[in-house]
Amino acid sequence: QVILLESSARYGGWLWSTRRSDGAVFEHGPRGIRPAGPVGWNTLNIVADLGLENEILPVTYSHVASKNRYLYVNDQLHKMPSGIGGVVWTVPPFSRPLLLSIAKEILVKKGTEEDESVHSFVSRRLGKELADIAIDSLCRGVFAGDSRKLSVRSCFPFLYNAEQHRGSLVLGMLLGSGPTPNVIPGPLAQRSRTESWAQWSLRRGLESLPQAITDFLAQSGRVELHRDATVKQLCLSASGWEIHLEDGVISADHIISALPAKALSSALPSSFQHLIQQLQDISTVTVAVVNLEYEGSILPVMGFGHLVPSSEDRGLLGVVYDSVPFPQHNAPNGESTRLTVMMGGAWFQEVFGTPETITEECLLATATEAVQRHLGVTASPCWSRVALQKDCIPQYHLGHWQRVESMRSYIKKNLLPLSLAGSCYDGVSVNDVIISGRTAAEGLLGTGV
Ligand SMILES: Cc1cc2nc3c(=O)[nH]c(=O)nc-3n(C[C@H](O)[C@H](O)[C@H](O)COP(=O)(O)OP(=O)(O)OC[C@H]3O[C@@H](n4cnc5c(N)ncnc54)[C@H](O)[C@@H]3O)c2cc1C
Ligand SMILES: C=Cc1c2[nH]c(c1C)Cc1[nH]c(c(CCC(=O)O)c1C)Cc1[nH]c(c(C)c1CCC(=O)O)Cc1[nH]c(c(C)c1C=C)C2
Repeated sequence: QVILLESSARYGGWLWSTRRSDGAVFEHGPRGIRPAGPVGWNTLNIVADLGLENEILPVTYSHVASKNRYLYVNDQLHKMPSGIGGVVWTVPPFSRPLLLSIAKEILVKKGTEEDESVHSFVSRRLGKELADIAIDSLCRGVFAGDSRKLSVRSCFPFLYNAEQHRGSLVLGMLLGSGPTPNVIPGPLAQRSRTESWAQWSLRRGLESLPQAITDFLAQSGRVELHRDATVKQLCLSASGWEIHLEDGVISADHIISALPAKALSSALPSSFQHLIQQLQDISTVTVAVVNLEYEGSILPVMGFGHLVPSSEDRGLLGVVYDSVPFPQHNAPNGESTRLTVMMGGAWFQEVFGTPETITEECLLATATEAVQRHLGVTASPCWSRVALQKDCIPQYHLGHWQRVESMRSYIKKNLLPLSLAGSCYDGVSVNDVIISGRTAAEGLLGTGV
């Protein structure tokens, strides 16, 4: 018997889509999922099992949204280098061809530290300019985080493993560098490969995925689903756990916790001090997500969007040009442009103060001013929505791998009937959190593919 407990009134967590009555879709959390690799295939296998194939909106590698990503540096948009030309020639804002950094990388000695910040790792292997501009921006565009604090070993394990196993990122990319989960691509995942998908969404927004999962589970009758059911306190008993909710107690042999680490830490018995402390040490950042809609086609460039390095503007992380990869989410009547401005992250407090005191008006004004300055859009948006996503992305700071290893070995040593899943441990993407749940369930059942 499986019981699912969710504290809020809806399932899906950060997968959160607004469907306007005229058919337009706006994402307040993730907007694109990568199909590639075993973790990507695993999600597509689930999508197919749920019968959502016809809802898929694929974006291929040849699409303009896959080819063009921009950086906003020195008050200008610069297309990120791509293709052979982008590697061989000097492409601003960089002062020398990437090929030089790549060629030298093969000769750089292997690092000796057990972990290193993403910024320090890339500075050492590829040079400071790439770390300051490209990697600083990348960490903002995935973790909303600071590359000088984030761990390369936990945030980009393939880079860390490439250096460890092959002595070089270039060789690691050419030769492969480490084990991957064993997942067999089903027909939909195979189609994504044949058709070269770079990312995908769903016609009614990504929230349709958790909605389809919960509908399927409810119909199967094999899982009890509870909304508005906050886990308040966990007590270990002779036969397993007693889970205390606001209005009752549930018994369980085993808990797979996909709660944010801090929520789990405050529910655990105080005798598990080691575990509580490690969970509390996993910090999170807040991101202000501002969806904007403009009448007509107003973008000066076409692409996925642009990122802003922290040296240019600490609080403004980037802008996604949603209507370019997913025009199907536009309202069917009349041409419009949908953008999402993301702000704050690791710099939220410094730039905006506490999330409790900042107003939606201030965030909306900051977002529309950025669109005006970066993209030259002088028109006002015809529709907007501000979502303050508190503590939405965990930060895998230096030593994160040790923290996770130590928690799992504490659980094992003390024979605790507990598994850790979700974005706080082994990866923050939608694919990562889905596979983390699967791994936990398979560990419990003693199965595994
Ligand atoms: C703005 C933004 C953009 C993103 N973009 C992308 C993207 O483009 N692609 C991508 O792959 N990923 C993206 N991500 C990352 C990805 O969406 C998340 O990391 C992932 O959805 C987290 O899933 P989760 O289930 O681990 O956590 P959550 O979604 O946080 O789910 C945890 C659930 O636990 C519930 N809960 C909390 N406390 C309790 C309690 N005490 N009792 C019971 N329930 C509780 C919460 O209500 C919530 O529903 C983005 C994230 C954000 C915030
Ligand atoms: C500007 C802030 C953010 C943007 N997206 C996110 C933030 C914080 C969150 C996010 N984006 C991606 C992931 C999943 C990573 C994965 O492993 O699949 C998450 C959690 C996808 C992503 N977005 C960008 C990159 C380079 C990636 C990695 C995968 C891929 O290459 O597609 C770049 C990017 N993100 C944002 C913008 C404006 C942008 C670049 C133009 C928004």
